[in-house]
Amino acid sequence: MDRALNPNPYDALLLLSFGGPEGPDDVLPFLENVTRGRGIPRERLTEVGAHYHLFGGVSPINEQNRTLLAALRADFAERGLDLPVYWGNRNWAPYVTDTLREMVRDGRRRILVLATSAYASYSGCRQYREDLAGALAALKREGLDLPRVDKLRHYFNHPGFLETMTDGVLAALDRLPADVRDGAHLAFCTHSIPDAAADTSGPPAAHGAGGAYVAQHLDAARAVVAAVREATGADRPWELVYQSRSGAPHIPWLEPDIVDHLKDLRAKGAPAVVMVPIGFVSDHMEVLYDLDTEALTAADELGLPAVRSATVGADPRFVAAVRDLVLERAATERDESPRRRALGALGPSHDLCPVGCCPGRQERPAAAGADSPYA
Ligand SMILES: CC1=C(CCC(=O)O)c2cc3nc(cc4[nH]c(cc5[nH]c(cc1n2)c(C)c5CCC(=O)O)c(CCC(=O)O)c4C)C(CCC(=O)O)=C3C
Ligand SMILES: [Fe+2]
Repeated sequence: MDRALNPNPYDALLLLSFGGPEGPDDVLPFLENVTRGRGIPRERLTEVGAHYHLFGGVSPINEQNRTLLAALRADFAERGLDLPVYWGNRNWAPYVTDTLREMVRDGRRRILVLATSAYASYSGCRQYREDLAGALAALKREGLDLPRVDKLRHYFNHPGFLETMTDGVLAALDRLPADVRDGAHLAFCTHSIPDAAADTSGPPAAHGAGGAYVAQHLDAARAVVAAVREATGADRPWELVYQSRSGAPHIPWLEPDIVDHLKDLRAKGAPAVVMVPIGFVSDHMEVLYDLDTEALTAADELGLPAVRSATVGADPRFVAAVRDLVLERAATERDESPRRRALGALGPSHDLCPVGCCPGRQERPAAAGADSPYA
């Protein structure tokens, strides 16, 4: 086998995602899964349920993951990378425990995990590691022989992720009227999280206020801004803004909110804006509702020309980035020193989350990190 396409010691890749409802009857049970024990006010649940019902009770996230799964399998097959790919979710079928059971029954012993979040945070990293630990605990109770599970490093700064985002921004700029294009602002959008969760995101004390979550988003945004400047010759103002806030109003979450930012841009006389969903990897409900419905409507009412650029989805360059990350990690596990590709100033992220990385409100077992109770 071509040495460059050697997946050893891994024998499977697991695509691990959020999951979403696939019909009106799924919406409430899905939201109950998401919010169990998380102190989300009831009104917020009704409000978010309505977002899903606006789209027939179907979140696009599962279909997008099926597409990504198919694209990864096709890419691996075409390149001669012999690594089966599976898919499991936190909040909806196929649940990660069921997928992991199937993997063990198929004889998989060394599993590498790709989570559909590119950044450090409790929700985007440790919570997925807790999902894996929960699944392993369940399989152990069933008497199964546990596989070893590792998680890929954060990929927000992988060139295949950032170059795809950049091309999306350039395409979005082309959709703006020519007379406002050069002056268009860039609003990099990501999920708001509680300030306290941001401050403690990533390795303990490795970053200042905002933690790794904000630092990584700023690094990614700066890389895209630089590439867009390079391509268009125009220096344009930009900002990192937040969306999809939930939780009690008295608890501080990352700001400014995208809609407030749009009002601010209008007041400042900005000619146009491109909303860049840098925090997300596919056009799921947080993008379709919070940006394409709520924020674009707000921009329209303000008379501010606005477009939303693409997420990476199953773009071939993102799929190739995943392949690169898999081969990189496999080589690292074989004690080789592979090239670790990254743009921006932060450099490639750690392979193994250290103890205390992205803590949750309660301490729970988490797999695939230095504090994993599993091998
Ligand atoms: C950082 C982050 C990401 C990005 C990283 C990643 O992608 O993982 C993300 C993604 C997503 N969030 C999603 C949906 C929801 N998130 C909620 C609630 C929350 N998200 C949070 C954070 C994040 N969330 C937080 C701190 C909460 C508060 C409750 C808690 O502390 O857990 C709620 C409850 C209702 C509400 O309050 O909005 C829903 C329904 C969907 C699925 C969309 C679809 O169905 O297409 C996706 C991809
Ligand atoms: Fe969320």
